[in-house]
Amino acid sequence: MSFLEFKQVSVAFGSYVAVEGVSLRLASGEFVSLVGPTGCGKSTLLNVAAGLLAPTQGEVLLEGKPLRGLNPVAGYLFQQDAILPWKTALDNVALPLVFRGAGLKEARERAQAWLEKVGLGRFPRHYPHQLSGGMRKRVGLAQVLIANPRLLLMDEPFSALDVQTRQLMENELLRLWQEDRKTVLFVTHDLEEAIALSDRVVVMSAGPRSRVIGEFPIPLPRPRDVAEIRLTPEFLRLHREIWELLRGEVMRAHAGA
Ligand SMILES: Nc1ncnc2c1ncn2[C@@H]1O[C@H](COP(=O)(O)OP(=O)(O)OP(=O)(O)O)[C@@H](O)[C@H]1O
Repeated sequence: MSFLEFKQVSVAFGSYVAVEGVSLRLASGEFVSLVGPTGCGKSTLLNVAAGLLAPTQGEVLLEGKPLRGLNPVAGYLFQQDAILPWKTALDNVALPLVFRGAGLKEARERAQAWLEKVGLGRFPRHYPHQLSGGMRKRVGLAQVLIANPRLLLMDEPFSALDVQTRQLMENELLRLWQEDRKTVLFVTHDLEEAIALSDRVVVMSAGPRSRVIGEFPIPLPRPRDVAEIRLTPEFLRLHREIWELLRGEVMRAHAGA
């Protein structure tokens, strides 16, 4: 049984059909990336998986059972920071535990441990505006992971970062993921990022009526260093193969824009 399954999912906004008949299965512990041209419905599918948006047709199954309402096992990391500017790094990370009724002292102790895990152990009392973009991303990651979600939904989480910081964060994510292998659905525009991180890359067609047009297993060895793996012949071969399919869709999206 799949951990998460999209079964013939279609989503329409009024008369605009964004995605149509998308079927996709994620095994438990699998890291899957969704790539596709702008506007093809990647975020829409993440919202459906999170239970924030109900499909117009089809359904999402979580461990074989239809998902109704919010997905109880999902953690969501967006492109924009979701951390609160008026709370310290420590209290931002502690927040999900406090919401669940943990005592402040225990929540802060566990938040401090998570700050250390993401390399921010020395910055508990810093406010978001006193942190760099990469550091804020780490706070956001710790805030999502502290709740121990079994499914991680990530929507271009690193796209606002500079290239070096981005690669550091990608490696950081892989390191944390290797610890307990949560199931990950990762949305990105960037095919290189998708290949470097994933077990499988799923390609969507240009919208409207976007669908899955290709699935590529990524048999690159782990643990990976995202900067180094990009230089290997196997990576370049996969990139060429997937880009051949994606390129046409990107062109179609531009032509339609
Ligand atoms: N709430 C909404 N109401 C109307 N149209 C919407 C809504 N949300 C998304 N859309 C449309 O559905 C399509 C898919 O949007 P979505 O954000 O899922 O695409 P995406 O692949 O994530 O895009 P990008 O890569 O640019 O972030 C787009 O044409 C978008 O304009």
